[in-house]
Amino acid sequence: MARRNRTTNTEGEKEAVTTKQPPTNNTGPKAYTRTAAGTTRIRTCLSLVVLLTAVTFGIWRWPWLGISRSPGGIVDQSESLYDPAFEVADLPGRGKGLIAIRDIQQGELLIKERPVLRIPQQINTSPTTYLSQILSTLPPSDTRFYNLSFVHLPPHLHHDPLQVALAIVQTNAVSAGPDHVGVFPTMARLNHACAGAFNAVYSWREGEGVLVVHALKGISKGQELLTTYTDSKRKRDDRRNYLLSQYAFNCTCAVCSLPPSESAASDQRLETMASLYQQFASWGTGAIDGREAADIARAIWNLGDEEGYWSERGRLAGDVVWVAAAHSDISAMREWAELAVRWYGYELGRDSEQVREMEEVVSRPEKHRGWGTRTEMAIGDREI
Ligand SMILES: C[S@@+](CC[C@H](N)C(=O)[O-])C[C@H]1O[C@@H](n2cnc3c(N)ncnc32)[C@H](O)[C@@H]1O
Repeated sequence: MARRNRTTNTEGEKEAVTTKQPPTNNTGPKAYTRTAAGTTRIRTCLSLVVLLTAVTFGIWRWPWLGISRSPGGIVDQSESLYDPAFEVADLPGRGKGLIAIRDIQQGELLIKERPVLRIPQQINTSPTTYLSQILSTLPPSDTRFYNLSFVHLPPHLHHDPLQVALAIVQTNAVSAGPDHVGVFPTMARLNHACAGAFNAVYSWREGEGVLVVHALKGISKGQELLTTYTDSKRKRDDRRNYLLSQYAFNCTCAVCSLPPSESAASDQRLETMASLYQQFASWGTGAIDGREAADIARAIWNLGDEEGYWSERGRLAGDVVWVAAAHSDISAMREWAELAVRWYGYELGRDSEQVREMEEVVSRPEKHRGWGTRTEMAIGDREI
């Protein structure tokens, strides 16, 4: 979930900032925020046609705007966390990580926490000055931030608390809304795996000011909870080079460890998925019609089954709902909206805004904002 960017503050100082990059359908971007997780990709495209506002939270910068600090990281005890699902453990060769201490069901809420600090993407002072101000407000007894791991800091700077703090942010910060990144002390212990090998997805909920992590797949007791730090619909070598340069580790996840012929087949599937996503989005410019778009979505879905790559399915189904709505195909709308409810439920939570939105589509399809904006057309049965 990461991407390194050079950011320049108003004093002209340059700082390299790395932040994690969760799964996205886009080719470059990141930030699987609650809002980004919905229909961001296709809406960006559709905006040309149906005047939607494009919402792309994917670009990972750390521009600086001003000081903002959220209440310290609190793991919400009000939900499933009464029955803790994992523990933090020391894992050989990978620092700490989260290990399931019981079987976990697909879609279960694993973590709900506030940031220990939340940083605007843009500030008007130097990053270290900024961090020094914000960290001075942390109670001395709150060691959660300083306990986090960091990489890429030369040993001679390890005694410098501000350089350490900057490295901690770079190693652990994730998207916390369109204009912010945040450090979440429990979620930050999640290690990475690629494509079909990660089993947990995080998303930011702006309205609640919390980050939630859900189980994308069922996880057995003793297994490690793993998320993805990048868009892993890329070739193995590209993913591994990226992870090494940004996070200083060689990925040996189940997908990266496949024997050569299986690895080549996996690369092929992932690249095809990425390319199909682009073709799918071209419906927004009228390059393909609704039926073709739905066919492509089905092809993506089937490749995801073959690869075990299940992330982003709520968004994909939600995008097809949009296509079906534009072509006034109520039956397809309902079918895809039901699918979106299910997969948004796993990835973002049954109580997410996206699930509510899709439930609304199921009950009142003609109220959809995209309704009837294209030629009437049956886009085909869901067949998934
Ligand atoms: C956000 S931290 C994850 C938690 C970290 N392991 C810890 O001890 O706090 C990111 C760092 O964890 C390590 N890491 C994450 N995923 C890994 C993996 N699959 N294999 C080895 N190390 C990994 C790398 O050092 C990476 O820079």
